[in-house]
Order: sequence, then structure tokens, then C-alpha cells
Amino acid sequence: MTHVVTLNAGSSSLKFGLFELGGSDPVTVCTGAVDRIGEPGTFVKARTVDGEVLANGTPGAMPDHASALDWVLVLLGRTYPECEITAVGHRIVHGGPDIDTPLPLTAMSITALDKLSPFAPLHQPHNLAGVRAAMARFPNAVQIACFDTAFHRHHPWENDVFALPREYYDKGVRRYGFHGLSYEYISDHLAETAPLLHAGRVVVAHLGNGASMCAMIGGRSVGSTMGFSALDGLPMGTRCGQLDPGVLLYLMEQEGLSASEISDLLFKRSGLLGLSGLSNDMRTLERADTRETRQAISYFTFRIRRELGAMSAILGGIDALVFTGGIGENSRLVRDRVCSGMGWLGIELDPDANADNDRIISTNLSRVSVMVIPTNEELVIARAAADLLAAQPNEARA
Ligand SMILES: Nc1ncnc2c1ncn2[C@@H]1O[C@H](COP(=O)(O)OP(=O)(O)O)[C@@H](O)[C@H]1O
Ligand SMILES: CC(=O)OP(=O)(O)O
Ligand SMILES: [Mg+2]
Repeated sequence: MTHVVTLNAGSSSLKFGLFELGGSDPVTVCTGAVDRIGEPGTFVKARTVDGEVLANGTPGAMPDHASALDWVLVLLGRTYPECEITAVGHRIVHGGPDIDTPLPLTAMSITALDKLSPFAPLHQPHNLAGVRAAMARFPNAVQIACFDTAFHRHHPWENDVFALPREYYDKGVRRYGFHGLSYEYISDHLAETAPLLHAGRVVVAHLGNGASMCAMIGGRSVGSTMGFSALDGLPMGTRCGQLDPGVLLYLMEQEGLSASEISDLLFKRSGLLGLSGLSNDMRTLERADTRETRQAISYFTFRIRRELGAMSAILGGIDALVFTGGIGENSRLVRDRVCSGMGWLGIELDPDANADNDRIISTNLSRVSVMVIPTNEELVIARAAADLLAAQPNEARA
């Protein structure tokens, strides 16, 4: 039986999945994550699709992604010794302006993707480190790249551009949009389970540690709150979200901050963490209930509402609002705050359904369907790998 391993390497984490191929859709065997790579207290967790815990704890120091991948492979090799790994599918955050589909990777394409690292410094180098490590460990497997930007590559021009001199657009300074694998999962899920909504106007709020929103028509992205980098749009766990560029000039000219200090401030010390002074974790903020944590949550939901209004204007109204990501799937408080007072848009939340994390959390009379759909970026990667293998079985296995 052939299998695909999926890897989603973040700046300090490595999420993974093992899928069995052969049927009409890849079947999840197990999923897991290594967290806090290169930091004290590296934490691992993994469980089978049936809920059996394969790992849960602190395995000791892991200085880099290669050692994290080694840990994953030892776990998979020990647990599934019969498994033949035919392909490794990677989440790659940046594919540049032209790539709108998953691609098999070669040493040459890795070099090309590395040139995009300055566009996504906290994600791309780690994604590619995962690819290099997987190539070394699985020299006979096809390495497949699935891009976060691909789903957004056909935005209307107005959503693709900044009002800078045109030469910058040509150099790649554009609004790319990210979290595309998550949005693709939601789009495919709606196509299967709610085709009328899929055909209509949908806003998806992917609210995790990184957070963005996507406006879709007919299941295709026409706009994203994230732009050139994974900093724009909504405030996030530790990232600032939309910022007046004048603030950057002030930080450089008046506060004397260097580029790397500004990068550290905007990527790692802002957002929910910066505003609350306590934590980037929504659970901690909800529990703490101090003036600062309440304000951090208020700013978060205010910006989601603002973007929802803007996206609805561009779509000419909406038929569905979908919440996903760790916060979107679990925080009834955030969903309630986002939806309250949105009757003018046709949103009417059912408080009981919201409290129960039901799939549909709007009332029967609500003009807009409000839904909670757990995302599955790993499955999107596994599907892409299965499709590519099926399209080129001979080369793929050579
Ligand atoms: N039960 C919950 N209530 C509120 N927030 C939650 C809950 N479970 C998870 N979260 C939040 O989800 C966020 C992480 O989301 P996730 O999508 O896993 O992030 P990422 O994939 O970007 O690392 C954290 O802020 C966490 O607090
Ligand atoms: C692009 C992005 O922000 O990804 P993540 O949410 O995984 O950090
Ligand atoms: Mg995420």
C-alpha cells in the first residue's frame, strides 16, 4: 500500500500527516506536530485517526527542522514499518506571482523558491528546510510543493496591486494572499456538502495563530486580507495586521529601529500578545479577562467585522460566512462578537448552536448561513500528491 507524508513547517513547528493512497480520496492514518523547535521545551504530539495517542510530551532538544523531521520519521517508521512512502507533500507558503497549482520539486525549483524567501522570511526558509531534509531522508519519493499563494493567484487586478510606481509590481511587490490550502479545503468541502453556497458569495475567516479572511465567488478567491506578506490584514497571535506605513517610517527615523528589530516587533511581539501584554493564545486571553485582554479581543473582532463589511461590499452581499482555524473552530466568544450587530448584513446567530460549536450556527431565518468548518490543510496536500502521482505514475516512481 502506498502512502504520502505531508509536512507543514512553520517558523518553530512542524505539523505532519500520514495518508494512505489508493482509494478515491487519501485516507488519514495519523497526524501530529512538533512544536517549539529550537527552543527550550520542544513538545511533540501525534495520534492516529482513531484517537490512539502515539506521542505526547517533551522528547528532548531539537535544534532544527531536520532533527524534528528525524523524530517524525522514527515515529512513523516504528509505528508503521510496512509503509511505503511514495511522496512527501509540503506546504510552501510562497509560490510567487505565477504558480497557481501544486508542483513536483527538484533541486532547481528549490533554488528558485529560495529566491522568494525575502518575501516570507519567517515561513519560506523553514518550508524549504523541510523539503531538503525530506529529500535526504526519502531520496526515492516525489517531493510535492503545495503553495499557500496559489489559491489567490487569479484576483482581480485591483486586489493584486499596491498604488506604488509600476516597477514595484513588476518586481513582485503585489498582494499575494496566504492560507490558500485552508481556503481550498473549505471551498472543496462546500462544493461537496453545500453546492448552492459554494456557487455563491462566501467569506471565510481563517482564525488561527496566523489569521486572514478570504472572499470567494463560486469557490474561487477574489480577495484576501493578507497582502504582500503574512503581516497584513487582521491582527494575529503575535503579528500586527494592517498598519499605516507611516508607523514604519517613524520607527526607523525617530526610534532608530533597524530592519531586523522592526521585523521582530511586527512578526513576534505585536498582535494579541502585544496588545494584551500577556499571551498570543486566545484561550489564555479569554480566561484572564483583564482590561488589556478584553481590549485585545475587542480589537481582534473589530478588525474581523471591518473586513467582513469590506468584503461583503466587494462581493455585493454574502451568502455564507465560514469560521475555521483554531480560534474560528473553537471560540464561541469570538464568533459571537464578530456576528453581533450584523443583522444589517443578513447575519443572525443562533446562540445555542454557537455555544455547541455546531456546523451551522445561524438561525433558520438568517439570510446568511454562518458555519464552523474545521480546516484540513494536510488533506489538501495529500490530495494534490495523489493527483500528481496519478497523472505521472511512471516518472513519479522512477
Ligand atoms: N477552545 C478554544 N477556545 C479559544 N481559542 C482556542 C481554542 N482552542 C484553540 N484556540 C486558539 O487557536 C489558536 C491556534 O490556532 P491554530 O489554527 O492551531 O494555529 P496555527 O495553525 O496557526 O498554529 C490559538 O490562539 C488558540 O488559543
Ligand atoms: C501564512 C501564515 O500566516 O501561516 P501561519 O498561519 O501558519 O503562520
Ligand atoms: Mg495555521
